[in-house]
Order: sequence, then C-alpha cells, then structure tokens
Amino acid sequence: MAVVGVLALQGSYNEHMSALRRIGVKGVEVRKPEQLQGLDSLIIPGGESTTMAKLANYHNLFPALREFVGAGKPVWGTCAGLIFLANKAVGQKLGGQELVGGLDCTVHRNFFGSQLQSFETELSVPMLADKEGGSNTCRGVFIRAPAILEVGSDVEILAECPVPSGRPSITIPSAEGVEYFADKML
Ligand SMILES: NC(=O)CC[C@H](N)C(=O)O
Repeated sequence: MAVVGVLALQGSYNEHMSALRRIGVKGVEVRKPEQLQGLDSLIIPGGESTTMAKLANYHNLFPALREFVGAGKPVWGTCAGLIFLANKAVGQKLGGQELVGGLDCTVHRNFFGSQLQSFETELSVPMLADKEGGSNTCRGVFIRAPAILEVGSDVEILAECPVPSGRPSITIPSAEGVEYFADKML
C-alpha cells in the first residue's frame, strides 16, 4: 500500500491527514529528514511559507526535501506548499526565504493581497472530467493565495484562473479588483 507523507511543520497538515484517512490512504506526518524515507509521495500543505521555511531550516529538512523532489517522486504543493516547490518566488519578506524548488515556475507569494482579499471561485478543470469522469469544475479556495506568474515549457497547466490584464503583480489589489476577477470566473 502506498504511503503518502504530509509535511507537518505548520499550516493545514491535519486537514490533509484527515482527507487521506477518509479515502483509505496511509498518511505519515513528516517533521524530520529521516521520516521521508520509504514514502511514495509527499504533500506540502498550505500555511505560511516564510514560517514553514524557518521551521524546515531549523529541522534541517531542505536537503532531504530536495533529494525527494529530485528523485522524481510525486509531490503536491498547495498554496504555501506551491511556494516551497517553485524554482523562484517574488514578493518575499525582507531577506527572502529558502525554497525547495523543482517546479519550473515563478510564484508571487501574496499575489491577490491580504487575508481580507481571500476568495473562492469555481475553476474549470477539463482534465477532471476527461480522466476521472463527472464534473469538469473544481472549487478553488484562494486564502492569501500565491499566483504562478511564469512556467517553463515542460510544465503542464491543468487549470487557469485569469486575472485582469495590466495589473501590476506587486501591488496589493483593491477589494473591487478581486470582485471583478471573481465575477469573471463565475
Ligand atoms: N494559503 C496559503 O498557503 C498562503 C500562502 C502565503 N501567501 C505564504 O506566503 O505562505
């Protein structure tokens, strides 16, 4: 039986562990480098990537995480987890933060603004219907969410969430801007 690791330093690791339990998959909380051994895949959850990076540094997890990603094992990063996996991040706190890397993309850490600009929207994911049957949409929950600004030619995009063109990526968007963006998606 496949064993899925969940990086359990900070953020929504409990929710991922319960989701794995619900579907009958064995999940293991990962806090130390040696706990990555023997895992088939890894989930890096959402949370706060700067804090998560500090904790990962404290536990000396970065080399083992890079080795895991480099070995080509499946790794799923949501929100802060995505930031961890990006080759490059912008909009970081002063002094920057360490990344695991491996996913050929540039992310903006807080693209949509502060916690108050968090939103949900229905995303079109045609591949869901093609491969899994059923609905071709998925509810996207954007909590102080990052955005992927650029991807390398080898990255396959499964869903896109368009933003109004011309908006500078570094400024924090107004509530109206986010409303406009959410309206476009509904
Ligand atoms: N929901 C999230 O994981 C938000 C990520 C957050 N913007 C960060 O910098 O880590």
